[in-house]
Amino acid sequence: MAAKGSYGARAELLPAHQAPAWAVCCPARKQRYFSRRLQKHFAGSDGLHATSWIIAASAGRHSSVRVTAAAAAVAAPAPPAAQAEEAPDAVFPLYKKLQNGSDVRGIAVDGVKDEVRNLTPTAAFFIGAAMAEQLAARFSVPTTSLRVSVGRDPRITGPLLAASLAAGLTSKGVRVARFGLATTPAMFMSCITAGYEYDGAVMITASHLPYNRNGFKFFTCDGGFEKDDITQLLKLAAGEHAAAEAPGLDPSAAYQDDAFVLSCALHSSPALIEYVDFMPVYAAHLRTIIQKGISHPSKYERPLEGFHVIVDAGNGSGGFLATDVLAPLGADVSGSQFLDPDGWFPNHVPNPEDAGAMAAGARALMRSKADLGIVVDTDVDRSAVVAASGAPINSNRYIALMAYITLRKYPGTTIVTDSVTSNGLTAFIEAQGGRHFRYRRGYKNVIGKGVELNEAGGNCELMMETSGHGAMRENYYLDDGTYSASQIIILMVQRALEGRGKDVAADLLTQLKEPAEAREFRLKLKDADFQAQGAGVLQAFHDWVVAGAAGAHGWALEAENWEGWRVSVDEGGGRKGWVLLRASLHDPLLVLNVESDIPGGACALVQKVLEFFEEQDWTNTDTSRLYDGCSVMVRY
Ligand SMILES: O=P(O)(O)OC[C@H]1O[C@H](O)[C@H](O)[C@@H](O)[C@@H]1O
Repeated sequence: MAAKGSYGARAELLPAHQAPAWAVCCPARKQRYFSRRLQKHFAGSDGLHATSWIIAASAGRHSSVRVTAAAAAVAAPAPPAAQAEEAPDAVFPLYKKLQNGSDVRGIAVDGVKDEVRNLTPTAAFFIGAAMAEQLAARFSVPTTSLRVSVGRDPRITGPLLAASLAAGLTSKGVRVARFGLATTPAMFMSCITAGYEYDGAVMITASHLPYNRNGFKFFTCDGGFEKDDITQLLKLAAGEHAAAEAPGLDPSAAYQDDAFVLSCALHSSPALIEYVDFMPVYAAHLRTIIQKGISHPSKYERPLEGFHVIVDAGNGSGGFLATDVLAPLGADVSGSQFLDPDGWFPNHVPNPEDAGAMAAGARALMRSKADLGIVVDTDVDRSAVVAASGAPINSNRYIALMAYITLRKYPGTTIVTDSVTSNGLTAFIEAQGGRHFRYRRGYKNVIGKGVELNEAGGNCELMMETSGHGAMRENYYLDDGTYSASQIIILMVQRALEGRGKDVAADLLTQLKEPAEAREFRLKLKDADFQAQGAGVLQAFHDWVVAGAAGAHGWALEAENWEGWRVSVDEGGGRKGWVLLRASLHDPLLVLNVESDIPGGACALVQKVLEFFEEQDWTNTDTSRLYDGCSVMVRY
């Protein structure tokens, strides 16, 4: 069977009678290397289970290797017996390192200096096997009754990791639907869309991170996996790995050895894998949302006729938004850019938080004189927009626009955001009759708080982070960049129908007071126990502020602090602003955000914070960025 994955991802499953024992298509040197590896590992087994294996491992851009191994169908040998009890400890640290909060993340290909591959096909295989066990336990069903969907962004390591993960799942008898190129929100939707309803879904992505990284996001119909689920999953994966280990083989060597995963794949069943074109189903779902939202009196089917909307997909998975959602609704999408998936991300960082990405989107919009621009991240769980004027609308501005839309639909509702949102945003939300709950950084935290408020009988319809992750209660609490962008499109058309022109932000955002300056500094913590070090610095910062911030006037801890310490500053004469010092969610860093209402004020605030560091003599905290970022200190 040859099957085509969605959006051009092509893979082949060859039935045994059509295939040689294995076939290799790659440069001669690599061919010999893999043939030795394959022979070594296939030799000695009493036969080869019908299996297909596609490897798109790459040693570099121009020497990518594609291997297809299709073997004769005979009974699969039984999985190797479990090893000694203590075996998982040998590999668990390798798996544990892959945890990144509620995701799995790692370096998936060598080639970048000092970045050694740690998310290997072997790890993907056992994570797949572990996911099968975890879902089976969660739903109290045998693994053989499970169905799991697997999608990926265009990263160069995506096909290999998808094949490995699918092999791990099928080794437990799970039926796997491979979607090829997909988006993170689409993967969740595949768990709840009628006719699909997968028990679990995995998105292979590392969001906006560089080409050498990759990772997994996991979903069930209940939403994304939580941090504890990932910890448990990785423990299970280490256990599966240890149980499959050949006696005498160094487990950590096997972790890095792609041939080892090939031998493990002998226990998988490719017949359980099918290729499913789900993205068109998801695109149709988005079209319906826009059609219903606009409810155009005369052009229900094609409500975007007469509108020009450009999409900048940054060569990630989001190109379908222009071609499969907006164009069929009648929009002119000419001038859209970087719609073609390219796992090297050659044009700009696909990240709506990034000024360069927003500037690229704004340039494309101005060039084509479009009415609206949409910028999405690689896996499309985040977005931002560009107004017809060319003004980038991300971060606080995007939250403000989404808050405006939400409060029109749900008057008085609460809007949960992350901790670095501006004071102007609070004033904007309150002026629209809403309540602003400024919580912690981290989209999971933000969405989780909204869910918690609602479960306690509260009223929270929108949860949104400055990073561009935004979720609405009405949309399964799912952070979906295309859903947020769809809400903006609906607003644009509605306003145009009301005779207010096509610039969605023209008069709305004038009510959002913006700071004169906003800066972020990331300060490295050098202690081995950086968490304890960070906690110590934060406690000292708290005490310093409470004790009067070394004579500073008008520095006061904010009433509600959910992470680190946010200090409001009002030194008189309009010298207002705020300072937030907090620990990074994932990295050994402290993050300092400052905002000032007057030009030059950010530097003055940073200088004051530097005084704190100098007084405390925190030599192991790298404050050099504070000096670099503020070379001319202004005292006011
Ligand atoms: O704490 P930081 O290092 O600033 O990172 C925080 C950010 O990490 C990731 O990118 C998450 O997706 C964001 O939701 C989160 O806000």
